[in-house]
Amino acid sequence: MPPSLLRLVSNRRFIACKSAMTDLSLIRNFSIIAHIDHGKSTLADRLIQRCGGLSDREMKDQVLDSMDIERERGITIKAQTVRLTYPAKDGKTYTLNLMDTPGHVDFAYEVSRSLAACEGSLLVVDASQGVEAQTLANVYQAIDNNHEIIPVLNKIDLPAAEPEKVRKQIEDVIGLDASNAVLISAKTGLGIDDVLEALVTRLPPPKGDTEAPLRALLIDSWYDAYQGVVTLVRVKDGVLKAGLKVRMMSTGAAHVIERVGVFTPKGLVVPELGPGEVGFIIAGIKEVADCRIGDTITDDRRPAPEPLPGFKPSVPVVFCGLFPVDAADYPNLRDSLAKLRLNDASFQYEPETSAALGFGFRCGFLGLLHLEIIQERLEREFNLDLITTAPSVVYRVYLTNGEMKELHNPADMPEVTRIEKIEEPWIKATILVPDEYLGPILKLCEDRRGEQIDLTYAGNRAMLVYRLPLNEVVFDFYDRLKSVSRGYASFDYQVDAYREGDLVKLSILVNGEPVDALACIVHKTHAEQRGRALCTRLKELIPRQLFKIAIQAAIGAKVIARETVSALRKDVTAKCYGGDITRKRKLLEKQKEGKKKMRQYGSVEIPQSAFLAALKMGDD
Ligand SMILES: Nc1nc2c(ncn2[C@@H]2O[C@H](COP(=O)(O)OP(=O)(O)OP(=O)(O)O)[C@@H](O)[C@H]2O)c(=O)[nH]1
Repeated sequence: MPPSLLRLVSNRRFIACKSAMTDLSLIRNFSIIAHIDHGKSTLADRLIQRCGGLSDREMKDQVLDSMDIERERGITIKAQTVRLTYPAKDGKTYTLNLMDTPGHVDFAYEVSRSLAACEGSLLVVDASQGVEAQTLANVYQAIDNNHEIIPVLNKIDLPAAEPEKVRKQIEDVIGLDASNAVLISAKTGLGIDDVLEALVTRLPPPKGDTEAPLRALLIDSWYDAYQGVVTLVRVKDGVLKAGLKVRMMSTGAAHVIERVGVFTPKGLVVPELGPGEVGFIIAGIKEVADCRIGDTITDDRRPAPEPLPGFKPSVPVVFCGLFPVDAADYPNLRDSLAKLRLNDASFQYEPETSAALGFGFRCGFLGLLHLEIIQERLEREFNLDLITTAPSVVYRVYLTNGEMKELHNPADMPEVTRIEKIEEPWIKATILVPDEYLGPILKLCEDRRGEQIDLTYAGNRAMLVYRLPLNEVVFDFYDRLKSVSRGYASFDYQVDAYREGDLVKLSILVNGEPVDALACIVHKTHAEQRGRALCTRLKELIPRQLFKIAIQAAIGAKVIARETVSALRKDVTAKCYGGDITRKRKLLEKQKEGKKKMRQYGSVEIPQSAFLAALKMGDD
């Protein structure tokens, strides 16, 4: 489960290495930035293979993507690092530290922390696809970090590859000189040596002072079942070695280092880590929460006067409730969340109680994909059956008494009479799409209350910049975007600003009882449509019972939609003839089992599947 590369080695103990610190001029720290699927992981694997990091037997497909889900979905979630040794054409042997970065918009934060630990980046662009929205987002972050950027055109083995066109596109759209871009095929290995040569000749070596007080940037930390907390650091000044007592500058907590090492990608214990080097430390730290990403680690006895500049903290933008289907699983869910958080500090949770769903947790995520991944890991790795409530954004509710409340859960919305105004987060979205799909995309953005800011063309590709309410994006925007563009549109966003909106809480009532788990906040103009759709859907999903069931959608006290489920008695024993009491009992037992999966609303029982289906529904 931990995303560490330690998992990849069958022998879980670290291998010891006696080599001393590397000369600064022979170090290059770099990351690979790319849009999803442009071949970043394939290139990383090739580099590892070329530099002899793993034997063929150990070389699994895409070593850097070590989590199962990553493998299946083919996306990179956690930023990871590998030290490579490269004998260059100039006769010197270089140490190359590769920081892998995720390409997806939800993980922009992880990209930023990898970039802060490097001096340069390889910008990988698929030569058959061209520049995409996330290429832009990532490259701008690299530029912000003063990176030297080497454009790499990948997949030139494909007949559809148009390297010259993409080279020009990089220059036109990004404004980056691509005349000396490296042409490669990460799949066949073509051009890999050119990439390595470009790294050593074009990237600057790191700067640092061995004699200065220790300053190491904490890049990542995770819990490893065998090693405990493993902390990934980039040393800026001074030297890290076993036995040294170090201090976390933000908290003042001190720990004695037990071991230092590097990933090759195997865990390799080394005597020390000097300036410019990236590696791990193990220091008897009990909890990952004690290791704040972006913190500076210093020598406890000779502390540095100033910490290094940290990272911008990641802020969860999407919230939802997670509830166990079986209430008895609650302690298990609580422990599992705590374990997941050990390895993912960007994910937040707190206990929540719902009249509908019982005890659970309100969880905050960096985005929808992050939510899906956490949910899937809980179900898969921890064997939990979960109900996820509709994702919601963080609203700012201004009350008539002058107070401002951040609302993470629609169920907590104050009385309408106490509300002065509600503000919602808006995003600035960049969409890149071939121009033939522009029409439906413009319509989609307009339907979602979008405001167009810009529309430009580079060749036959349109770059569209829109302001959109995040609330309209969290439901099914990605899916819709992909379907109306047949998968050709790429999308990236950043949270822009809070703006006042005509927002209302839509409640769903079943026989007069509000179902808190189905409450949502919607724009007034969409409320009726959504309310009606929810009622119709619930009518199909709630099984008929002994009495009539009224399903209503309401805003405050005003009912805006209604459906009725007519009465019926479901006699499960009807097909038993004669007096076969054991069979009758069995059937009744079975019915009871089924009922466990139901939730009681006043006198109405609603099956779990109805919640799930209703919650999955988009707003149109
Ligand atoms: N034909 C061809 N296919 C390639 C090449 N490089 C990568 N691919 C394929 O492109 C797909 C995506 O490659 P990945 O390396 O997983 O892409 P990535 O950028 O790491 O994607 P994420 O991890 O999702 O960010 C895979 O199916 C690769 O086999 C190449 O040079 N030529």
